[in-house]
Amino acid sequence: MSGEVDRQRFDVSRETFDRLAHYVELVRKWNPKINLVSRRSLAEIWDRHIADSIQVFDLVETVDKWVDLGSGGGFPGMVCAILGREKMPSTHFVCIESDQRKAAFLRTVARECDTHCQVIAQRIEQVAPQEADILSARALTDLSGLLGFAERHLKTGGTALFPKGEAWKKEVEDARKQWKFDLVPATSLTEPQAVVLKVKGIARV
Ligand SMILES: C[S@@+](CC[C@H](N)C(=O)[O-])C[C@H]1O[C@@H](n2cnc3c(N)ncnc32)[C@H](O)[C@@H]1O
Repeated sequence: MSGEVDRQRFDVSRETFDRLAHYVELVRKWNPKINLVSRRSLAEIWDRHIADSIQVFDLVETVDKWVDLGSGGGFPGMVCAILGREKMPSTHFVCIESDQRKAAFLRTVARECDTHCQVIAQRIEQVAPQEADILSARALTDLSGLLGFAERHLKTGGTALFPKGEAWKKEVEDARKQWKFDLVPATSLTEPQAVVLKVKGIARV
């Protein structure tokens, strides 16, 4: 499977690329049963999901703890944990996913790809506060909802990274009614209208 994809495009070592390729194989194997990604996007998994997640990883310097919320099939959290195995070997990754079958999938990936990633199969609202340095979440809920999760799980001084589609400005406007925060939008490398929102200093208005 990995032979179809040009490793140079992703700027990762052979070892990391092989881990990513094994992960992609596992997504393909489990997807018909537990619907990790849409059938259409599965055909473009390297562009739509892997590259989209790598760009989140590339916004971060080494940290102690990275927590991904509503990880689903592992985007971006598990991809970042796979990259982190080599580039941030001391970082502890956590994926929180309440769907038990998806969590079982994520645990399989974590083990077979030899990551430092813990999978918590509970609802985000019920998990003990995580004190994360980095919090990530893609396609989970709107920005106001995400900031509520950040209030619980992000440590003081930490950074949240939220990939968002083209309606992101409206989400920011809505969120400002309830929350104060510092925001840096990074233009998405995979989708020109999309961004990765880099959010710090989150507090209630
Ligand atoms: C639309 S999927 C997105 C998955 C992945 N982040 C992605 O971008 O491909 C949202 C995921 O969040 C999980 N989820 C939704 N609400 C949750 C909650 N309160 N606690 C834990 N997981 C949740 C769902 O089970 C689902 O797998």
